[in-house]
Amino acid sequence: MQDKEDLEPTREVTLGPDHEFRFEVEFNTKVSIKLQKGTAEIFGTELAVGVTYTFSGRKAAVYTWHGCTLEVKGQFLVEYTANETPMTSYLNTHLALEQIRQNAKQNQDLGPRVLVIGPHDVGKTSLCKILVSYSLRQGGSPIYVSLDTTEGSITMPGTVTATCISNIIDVEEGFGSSATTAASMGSSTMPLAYYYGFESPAENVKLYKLVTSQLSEAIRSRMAVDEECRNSGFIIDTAGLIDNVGYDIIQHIIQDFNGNNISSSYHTHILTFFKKKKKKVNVLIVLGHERLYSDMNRIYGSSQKVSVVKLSKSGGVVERDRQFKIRLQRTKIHEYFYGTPKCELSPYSMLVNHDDIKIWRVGDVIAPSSALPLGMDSSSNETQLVKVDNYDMCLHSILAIINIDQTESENRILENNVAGFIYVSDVDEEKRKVTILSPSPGRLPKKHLLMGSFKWMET
Ligand SMILES: Nc1ncnc2c1ncn2[C@@H]1O[C@H](COP(=O)(O)OP(=O)(O)OP(=O)(O)O)[C@@H](O)[C@H]1O
Repeated sequence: MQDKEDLEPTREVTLGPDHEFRFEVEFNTKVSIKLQKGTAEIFGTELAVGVTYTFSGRKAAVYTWHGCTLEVKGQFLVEYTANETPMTSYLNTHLALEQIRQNAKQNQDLGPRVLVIGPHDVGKTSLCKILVSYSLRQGGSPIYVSLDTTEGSITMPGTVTATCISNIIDVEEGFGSSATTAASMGSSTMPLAYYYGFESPAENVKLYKLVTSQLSEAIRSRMAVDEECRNSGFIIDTAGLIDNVGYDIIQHIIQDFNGNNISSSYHTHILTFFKKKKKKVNVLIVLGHERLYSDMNRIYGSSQKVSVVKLSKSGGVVERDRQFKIRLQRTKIHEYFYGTPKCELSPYSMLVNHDDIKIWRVGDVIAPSSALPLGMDSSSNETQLVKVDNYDMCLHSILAIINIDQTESENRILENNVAGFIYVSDVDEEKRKVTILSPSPGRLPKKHLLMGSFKWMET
C-alpha cells in the first residue's frame, strides 16, 4: 500500500542567491525536500543534487549562496522564503576562525577555542553547526562541545559532551544521530559524555561546574595527543545563560577550558606545551543579546586574550515552547534505545538483581541557607552522592552507567565519564529485581549507576 506522503503533489521552490527556505514540520508528519538545481545547505551541510531528504519534527532552513531550485513535498506547518539572513556575518566569523587555524598549523599552536553564548532560542546550536560544518568542509576536524543539558544535542539530555567532528553532520537527523546510534552500539566513536542529570545548569550550579571541569580536562588530554583536533580547536555550545547564575557559569567555563591544571601524569613535552600555551577560550561569540554583549565586553574586552564578537540572531530562529522541548527530549531518549529511521536499533529488556548494581543520585533536595542549621553551607550537599536504596524511586528513570572500576573509590563517581545509559521499566522490591532496557545484551559493563531527574515512559 502506498504511504499518504507518496500521494502528496510536489511543488517547486526557486531561491535567489543569499535566500533561504524556512520550514517547520510537526512530529507526526513527514515532508521531503530535493535539491534539483544549484547549491544549497542546511546549517552548513551541503545538500546533494537529486537526493530526497525527509524531515519530521524539525524547524530549519535550506540556505543558498548562489541560488537553487528545490522540489518540496508534504504538509509543512510553516513555510516561507526569506531574503534577509545573517549568513554573511556567520561566514566572515568562520573565515576569521580559519585564519587562526592556519596560523595554528604553521606555528604548532592551538586552534580557536570558541564559546557561543546568548539567551534561549537565538540559534546558538544552529550557529555551532554552521561553524563546525564549514571547518569540516575546509579539511578541519574541530571538537564540538555541548554544554546544553536541556537538549542533549549529541546524546541523552542531561549530559555535557565533546565530540571530534570528522564526518559531515547528517542533514536529516542533525548532530546527534550518528553519535547516538554509535553510542548505542557500543562503538568507539561514542561521544565523551559526563552526566549532570538535570535540565538547567541553574538546578545545581556546583554539580554543573564540576562536570564541565571534568569534560574540559578530558578535552585537554584529547588535544594533547591529536594534532588535527589541536589545530582545529573547539566550539562550545551553551544553554541560555544571561542571568547572574549564567554570568557566573560563563566565567567558570572561560576559566576552566584552559591548560593550567593539566594532570601530572602526562608526558613532559606535552605538559610543557600546554603550560606555555594557555588553552583558555579565546573567542567569545555573543548571539542576539545587546546587554550580554556589552557586559562581556566590559569584563573581557580589554583583555588581549579573549575576542568578544557580537552576531545577530537570524530572523528564522523559532522559539520553541516547553512542550516542544519536552517532545524533543523524549525523541532523543527514544532514539538512544531504538535508533533513527535510518538506523533502527533493538534494545534488550533484562532482569537485574538489586545486589548486582548500585544506584546513586546527587545531593538532597537543596534547602535554602536560611533553613539549614547554623554554620552549614547549602552548597556542601550539592555534589554529595547519596545511595538510592528504595528502587521504587528509580521507576521510569534514565540511569547513566558510570565508567568507573570496581577498585576505585565510590567518591570518584562524579569524576568519571558515562559508558552508556539504561532505562528502568519495572521494579520488584519483593524479589529485589529491576527490569531494565539496555542498548546491548549481557551483563552491564559497570556496577555504578547515576540517576538524574529525567523520567521517560516507553510508548
Ligand atoms: N534560519 C532558520 N530558519 C528556520 N529555523 C531555524 C533557523 N535557525 C534556527 N532555526 C531553528 O530554530 C530553533 C532554535 O534554534 P537553536 O536550537 O539553534 O537555538 P538555541 O539558541 O541553541 O536554543 P537553546 O535555547 O535550546 O539553546 C531550532 O529548531 C532551529 O532548528
